[in-house]
Amino acid sequence: MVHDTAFAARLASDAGRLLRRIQRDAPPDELGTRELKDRGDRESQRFLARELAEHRPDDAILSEEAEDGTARLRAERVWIVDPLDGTREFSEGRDDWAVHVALWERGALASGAVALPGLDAVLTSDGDPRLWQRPERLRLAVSRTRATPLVQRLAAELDAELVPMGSAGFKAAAVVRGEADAYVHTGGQYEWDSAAPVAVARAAGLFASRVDGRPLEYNNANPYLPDLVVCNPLIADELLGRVASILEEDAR
Ligand SMILES: Nc1ncnc2c1ncn2[C@@H]1O[C@H](COP(=O)(O)O)[C@@H](OP(=O)(O)O)[C@H]1O
Ligand SMILES: [Mg+2]
Repeated sequence: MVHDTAFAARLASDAGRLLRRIQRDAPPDELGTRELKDRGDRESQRFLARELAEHRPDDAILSEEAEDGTARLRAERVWIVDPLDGTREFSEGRDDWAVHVALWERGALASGAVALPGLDAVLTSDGDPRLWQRPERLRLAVSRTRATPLVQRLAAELDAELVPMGSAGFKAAAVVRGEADAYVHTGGQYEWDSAAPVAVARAAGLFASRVDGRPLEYNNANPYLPDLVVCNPLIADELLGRVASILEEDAR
């Protein structure tokens, strides 16, 4: 049987290729529409569900685009997938979107792949961690459509540059690729938005946690996982300290 990470990479890559074709073939008047978003979500989901059923029939699945059940709560292996992360950007004909395929096994993320079809790249949790350097001026990857006040304040306090882009996977990948030093998100998200990105980021030697420093936990009954930090390990303490003081001030 193909190794789980190689399998995750193949699925993310093939789903990405399928989505690129859909994006390229979309007539101009469909750009930005619900129809194009739905077609991308649906076709990628259909492909991933079929492949997982064929090649990993005993495993459970948690997907943004499928009905959720309770079977995964008793399962030892759960594939956590986001068939199209950055649906808005995909529909606008942009490159900042991703396909996420992660495997959660007995309490922890075991494998992950993030396809970046717009860059013709797939990042995986295989490989050795990198040696990270301390950056000079911090660059924070943030949502291009919904950066929260907390993140804006954090950037101001750290004199950091905000680098806006779509998709959680694309932003975490920007940190892995050295285009940003941190991805800080608050305000809402689900397990499928971060599972594969976090698996890939950790394998590269990056730090990842909730914004208050608690561990990121996956395969919960409620998959809502509203915030996270993925960053250069050398700035994690400083970043979490700043976030903590902002949260404390807000609570007063
Ligand atoms: N406040 C919120 N509540 C729920 N999901 C959110 C959210 N903010 C961001 N997300 C999800 O996180 C992903 C990245 O968002 P953004 O590009 O704004 O950073 C998107 O996934 P999808 O495109 O899969 O829906 C988006 O839906
Ligand atoms: Mg998503």
